Amino acid sequence: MASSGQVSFKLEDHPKLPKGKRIAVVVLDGWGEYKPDQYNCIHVAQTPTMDSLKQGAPDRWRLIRAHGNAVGLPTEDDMGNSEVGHNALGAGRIFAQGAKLVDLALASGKIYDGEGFKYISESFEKGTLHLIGLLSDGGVHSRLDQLQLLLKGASERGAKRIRVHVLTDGRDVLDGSSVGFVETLENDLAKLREKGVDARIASGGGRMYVTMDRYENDWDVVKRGWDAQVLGEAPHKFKNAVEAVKKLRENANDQYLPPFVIVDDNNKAVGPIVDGDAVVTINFRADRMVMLAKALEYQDFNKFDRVRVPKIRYAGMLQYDGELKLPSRYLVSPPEIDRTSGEYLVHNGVRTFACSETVKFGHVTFFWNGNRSGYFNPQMEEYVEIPSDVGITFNVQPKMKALEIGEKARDAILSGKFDQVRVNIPNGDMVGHTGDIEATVVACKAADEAVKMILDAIEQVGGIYIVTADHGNAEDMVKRNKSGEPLLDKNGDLQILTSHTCQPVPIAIGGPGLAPGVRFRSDVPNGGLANVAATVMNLHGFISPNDYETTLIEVADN
Ligand SMILES: O=C(O)[C@H](O)COP(=O)(O)O
Ligand SMILES: [Mn+2]
Ligand SMILES: [Mn+2]
Repeated sequence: MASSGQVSFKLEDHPKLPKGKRIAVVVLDGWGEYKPDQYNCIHVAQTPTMDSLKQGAPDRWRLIRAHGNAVGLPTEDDMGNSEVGHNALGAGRIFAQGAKLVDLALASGKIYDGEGFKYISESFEKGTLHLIGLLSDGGVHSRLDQLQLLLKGASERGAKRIRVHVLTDGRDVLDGSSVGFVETLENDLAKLREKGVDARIASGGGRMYVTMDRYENDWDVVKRGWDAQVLGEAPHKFKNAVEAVKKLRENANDQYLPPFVIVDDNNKAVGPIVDGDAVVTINFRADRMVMLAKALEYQDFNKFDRVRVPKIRYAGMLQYDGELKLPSRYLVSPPEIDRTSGEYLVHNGVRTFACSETVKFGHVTFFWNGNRSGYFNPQMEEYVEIPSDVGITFNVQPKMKALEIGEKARDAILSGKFDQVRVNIPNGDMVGHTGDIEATVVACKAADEAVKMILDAIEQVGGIYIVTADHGNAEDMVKRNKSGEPLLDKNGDLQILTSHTCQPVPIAIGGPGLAPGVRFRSDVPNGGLANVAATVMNLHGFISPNDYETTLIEVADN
């Protein structure tokens, strides 16, 4: 593809498939395939549209891999997630993802030789090193073992005063597990103190209520974090972080703990961020760190009153946005996800419409385009964001904006202005993360109704649809033992699984515009999300670039 440094975006014509079909690309977020029992909300819900697509197996419905190595994660035990899933769907290739790149940089020690670490380490002599991020072993946004290694590495390289600002999880890991993670961290910090490093937890809060908002849905979330982390102010003050989490859990779950600061005997916060300090946001995943990165890095910033803007040296674990180059300093280079299918298609005349509601909007745009914000060509693309509800947990509104997304997609398909109409339907995932089984059943039904609306529009215009998902979630809502039996906690209650899963996801193709003879190949049994881009390119009448993962479809002679 690349010739003398120049990339040619011209795609070759598909020998058998026509151009000019209107194509709906539907991504159901958090919609995996699993055995049909009472904890499989997709099975329990009425999902006639998705059920009917399944009847097309094996030629027009199959399963594809959406976790572990298939999406560039370190191990086969790593569940899929939206970032890596949409990256693979959009880029058509498997890139070693942030989790893996940070592992490698820590293992080789290269993380400490890079520009980013050198930059922050200039503050070690006089200032404090602050580490802010998600505290769990979920491996979706961050990992505890990486934080542990960084603490050790930074202290061995001169950091004398360290403050950790923890965000409790309960979303990528079991609710309640944050107590154990904070205890582990406290042990590590105690060991550092024995070695003469003044290392402490300084503040905390639940990830969904403090700091980790995304796509600018609710800046108050980031402000609550700023107040605790930077200003040292929070409604709850504790001497000890384990005690804080235990106490605050009496009224909230891990995801939603209110912000707290750790104070000394004089009731003074032990770790506000001040001039001369260094700050690292330890999450490798972008979407829920970009807002804080803006608050920390931008001089002109008007999303909330920062009150005090300390002069700091700030680095992200990774660079979170390749287009905005944000943050400008980072410890590990992000995957170079270039030449995504969106970029190719735009160069080849495919007019594209993408839509979701706020909480997933960046998934079908930013992640789809290789962690790049903005349009490739505004004349050829339109991205529509439907505002998400703010300040609620989605089990109270499980239908979310599914029907509005369906309507927008329908209108875009009928308008004739677009060749590709791409959506993310969030319900299975966002409601699945609340752990509320009943609400998740309602969510799955709503998602199915949105799919129907889109498929009906495709039917009307003689188009093609491709329906898939980015990873599992709603199809399994309980933690299980190795033989698949639900696990109970020490009180005899079911252990609810709020996280994603390692299950495969469905993919279906169809519609009146699908050429006769198009069917899923049987010789790509291990196909995964990265095989979808080439498939979509074929349906638009093109052959994918040579280095893309192979297409899932073939055209049988009739
Ligand atoms: O950020 C989140 O909400 C979860 O950690 C992962 O969910 P997602 O990968 O589906 O966004
Ligand atoms: Mn997702
Ligand atoms: Mn999710």
